[in-house]
Amino acid sequence: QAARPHVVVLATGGTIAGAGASAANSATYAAAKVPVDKLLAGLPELASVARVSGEQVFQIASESFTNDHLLQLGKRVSALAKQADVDGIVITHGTDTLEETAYFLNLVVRTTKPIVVVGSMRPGTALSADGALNLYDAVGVAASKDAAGKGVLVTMNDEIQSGRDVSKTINIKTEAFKSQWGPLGMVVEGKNYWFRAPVKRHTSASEFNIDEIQALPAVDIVYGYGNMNTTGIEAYGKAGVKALVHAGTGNGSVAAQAVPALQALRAQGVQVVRSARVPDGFVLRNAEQPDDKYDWVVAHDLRPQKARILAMVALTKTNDSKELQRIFWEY
Ligand SMILES: NC(=O)CC[C@H](N)C(=O)O
Repeated sequence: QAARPHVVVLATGGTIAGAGASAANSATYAAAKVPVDKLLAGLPELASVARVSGEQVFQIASESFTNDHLLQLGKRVSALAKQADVDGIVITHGTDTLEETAYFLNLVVRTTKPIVVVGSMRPGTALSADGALNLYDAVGVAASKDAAGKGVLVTMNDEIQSGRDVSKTINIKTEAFKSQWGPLGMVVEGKNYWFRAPVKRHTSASEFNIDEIQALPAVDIVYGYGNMNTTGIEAYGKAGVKALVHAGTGNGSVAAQAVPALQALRAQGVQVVRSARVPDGFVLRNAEQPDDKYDWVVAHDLRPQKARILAMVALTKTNDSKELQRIFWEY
């Protein structure tokens, strides 16, 4: 008994804590209803994997996550990771912004202990609910020595994904979380099968530390599309944004009429991060737009919502565009 690893489950809400009116309700239900004690009590199989304790951190749908939620959660994860009696940490989370929280924790929590973020696509009340197995897998991975040092992980649909790379790619099916670089491994019947490891800097090798971050700067996103106007860019500039992520078309291309508005923002000291609305691939520096000339930063392979997270974290340390670009290559 005493030899079992201790895994702390931090519950934040989402569909994995959702409840519907009938078992046929796979998509129509209320998220963030079931408390963590009930979630854990419903999975007696966890006892054979780990000694599990639960904490209700929030009970919200993840689209309502704010920077304050990220900071509070990150600080709690960091404090738990420092405890000698904690071997791994699981965060249950709504799937809509799960990838943002997982990437944030990957950047700022200085630990090699496994941290696993998990959600579900169907509430526990539904036929073929996926939350129980996803949570069982998450606790199993968090309890495993071989999951240490691999950065923040996401277990969904039998796969172990890198929290940096993974994104929600469909809003109905259970195989919702994918990365263009592929999963790190799979978890089957409580055993992990690894196939690759992340090469970008994370967690214990990060230059960022949640214990030293008290606030995150305002970073927002504008979307590129045909007939784009500059209203959003100008409004964010007036609102005092510190960086603006441009979710461009194609290889992060920017409409001719939007370029001067972004240049004006940069001239005011606002950082411009050029990303792409295309789900996969990566933005090349000085292709499509002369980034060196405009002093813009490219988001590498990060989707706009992940580029926003990295820009916020990076801006807590530097407002130098060359340093920001180095950070975007390295993380
Ligand atoms: N599948 C889900 O978790 C989505 C539920 C909700 N919108 C959330 O992200 O919390």
